[in-house]
Amino acid sequence: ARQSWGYQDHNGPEVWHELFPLANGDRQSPIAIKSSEVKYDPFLRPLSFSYDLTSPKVILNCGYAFSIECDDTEDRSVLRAGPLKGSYRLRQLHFHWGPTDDYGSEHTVDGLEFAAELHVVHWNSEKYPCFVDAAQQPDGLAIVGVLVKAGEHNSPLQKVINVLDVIKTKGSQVAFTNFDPSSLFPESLDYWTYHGSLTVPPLLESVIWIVLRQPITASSEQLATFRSLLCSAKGEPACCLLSNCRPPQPLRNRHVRAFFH
Ligand SMILES: COc1ccc(C[C@H]2SC(=S)NC2=O)c(OC)c1
Ligand SMILES: [Zn+2]
Repeated sequence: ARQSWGYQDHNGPEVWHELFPLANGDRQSPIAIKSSEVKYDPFLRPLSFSYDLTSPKVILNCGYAFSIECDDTEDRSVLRAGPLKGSYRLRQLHFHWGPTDDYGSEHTVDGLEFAAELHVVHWNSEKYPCFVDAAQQPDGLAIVGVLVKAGEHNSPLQKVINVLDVIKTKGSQVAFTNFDPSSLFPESLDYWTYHGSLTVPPLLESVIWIVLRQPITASSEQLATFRSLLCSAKGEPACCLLSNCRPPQPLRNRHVRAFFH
């Protein structure tokens, strides 16, 4: 089948609107966060999450990223409070990165680009019966975004990196469990929040974004391992997944709120 979308010139973010008109929507993600324009909101609550180690089940190479898919058939791993009403069930986590350590995050902060960005995807299991339904609703998804800076080695991340050589090609997957996604969170849970979208097609405008202010680190070697994944399937000419980050999108009529002063 014709390659639908990707991150190269012929199928990348600049042309996604041809297949996915929502790309030009008015609540697209990521955005460039400008700390001078965010508004402290005293009604925002601290984030509350409780993740069960056994929720993660498999890690897979989906061709445009790798993701850790979780068992979301019951409310075992949930995110609550923060800007959210009700409880959001953990579905999957994945990363976005760039061709060098100089950029690769999707959200930027005061013009600063980071080397990568972790997305922890949850869906509103109180209001909607399943993930796919929730993904169609304006309050259906909640994604925690964690900025990744090139620096110190990240040992919880190493557990993920160690299996990437087994899922090198698009479509491959391997069992991956006994993992706590919050082991990848920074010490501070200060966050910004705004209403946005998935940053990959279908770019659905169903995400309450929660971007943590404090970045985590990963070593250059760890970041390089992300780029060694292939976006080609087994038996196809090898092509490395060097970058899978979408640039910031227009803020339009949106405000970013801060949980912190
Ligand atoms: C149909 O609803 C969804 C929801 C979430 C994802 C995961 C996305 S969300 C993001 S940011 N990066 C990803 O890979 C989907 O993937 C196509 C599709
Ligand atoms: Zn993402």
